[in-house]
Amino acid sequence: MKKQQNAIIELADISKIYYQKSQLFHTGAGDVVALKDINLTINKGEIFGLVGQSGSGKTTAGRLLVKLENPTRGEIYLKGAPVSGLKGRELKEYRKQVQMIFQDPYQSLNPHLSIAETVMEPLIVHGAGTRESRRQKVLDTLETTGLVPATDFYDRYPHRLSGGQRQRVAIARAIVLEPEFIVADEPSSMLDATIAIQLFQVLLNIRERLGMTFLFITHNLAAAKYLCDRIAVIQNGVIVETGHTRDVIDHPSHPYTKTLIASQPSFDICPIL
Ligand SMILES: Nc1ncnc2c1ncn2[C@@H]1O[C@H](COP(=O)(O)OP(=O)(O)OP(=O)(O)O)[C@@H](O)[C@H]1O
Repeated sequence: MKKQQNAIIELADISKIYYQKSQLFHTGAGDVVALKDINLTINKGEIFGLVGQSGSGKTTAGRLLVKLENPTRGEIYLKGAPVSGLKGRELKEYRKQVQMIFQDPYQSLNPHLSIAETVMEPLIVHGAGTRESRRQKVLDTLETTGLVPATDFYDRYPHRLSGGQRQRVAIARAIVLEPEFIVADEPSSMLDATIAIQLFQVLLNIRERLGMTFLFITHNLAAAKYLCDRIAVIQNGVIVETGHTRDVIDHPSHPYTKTLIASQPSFDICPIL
C-alpha cells in the first residue's frame, strides 16, 4: 500500500473478528465480524468522522487504534510506521502519541483522583517534565480546555463537576502529552446540545492551536457535519462511503447513508440534535 505523505494514521485492510470461545470445537457460530477490510487514511490536522449506527464497529475501530485490542487481520500505520509489532519503549511511545477520549465522563474519570492528579498522571507515567513544570503544564492544559480559572479546578474532585466539565478534564488528560492523534469516542453523547457545541469548540480550538488530528466517532450525522472535515460511514463493520462531510451529507451515494440522514428528523432544524 502506498503511504500518503500527510497521513498521520492509516488503517490498511483491517478486520476484527470476536471469536466465540466457549465452544469445544470452533464452528464459527457466534463469531462477530466487527470490522471487515477497513481502509482509511487520516491526514495531519484533520477531524475525521466515523459515523454509523449502534453496533456498526465504531468503538472497535477506536480500540484498535489505541491498541486496547489488536486487529485480526491488516495493519495500522502511525506516520507510515506499522504498529502491530510494537513492544516496550516503542509501545510506550505509541501510547503517548495516540490517546482516547471515552463516551462517558462519569465512568472514565477516577473519582479518587483530583483534577490535578488526573491530568498529571500521564506526565508522571511518561516521565515528562519536573514537578514544578508539570503543575504549570496541568494548569495550562486545563485552560486550553476552557476550565478557567484553572486554579479553581486544580484541587477539585470529579463529583464536584458537571458532565461537560468532566469531559473537558478527560480532554485535558488526553492532550496533556501533546499526542499526534486523538480518538474521541462519542464524547458528547451524554451531554445536552448546548454543552455539546461548547465541547466541539474546545476540540476545534485544540486542533487550531496544537495542530492535533482527531478521529471523531459518532452516530450523529449533525455532530459530524458541525465538526468533521471528512467522514466515513460504517455499516455492519464495512465502510460504505467516504468523502468530504458536506459532499457525503448533501449528496449521499449509498442507501445506508440516505437512511441515516432520514432517520435523524431534526437534522435540518437543529444543527446538532
Ligand atoms: N468484546 C467483544 N466481544 C464480542 N463481540 C463484541 C465485543 N465488542 C464488540 N463486539 C461486537 O462487535 C460489534 C461492533 O461493536 P462496536 O462496539 O464496535 O460498535 P459501535 O458502532 O461502537 O456501537 P455503539 O455505538 O453502540 O457503541 C457489535 O456487534 C458488538 O456486539
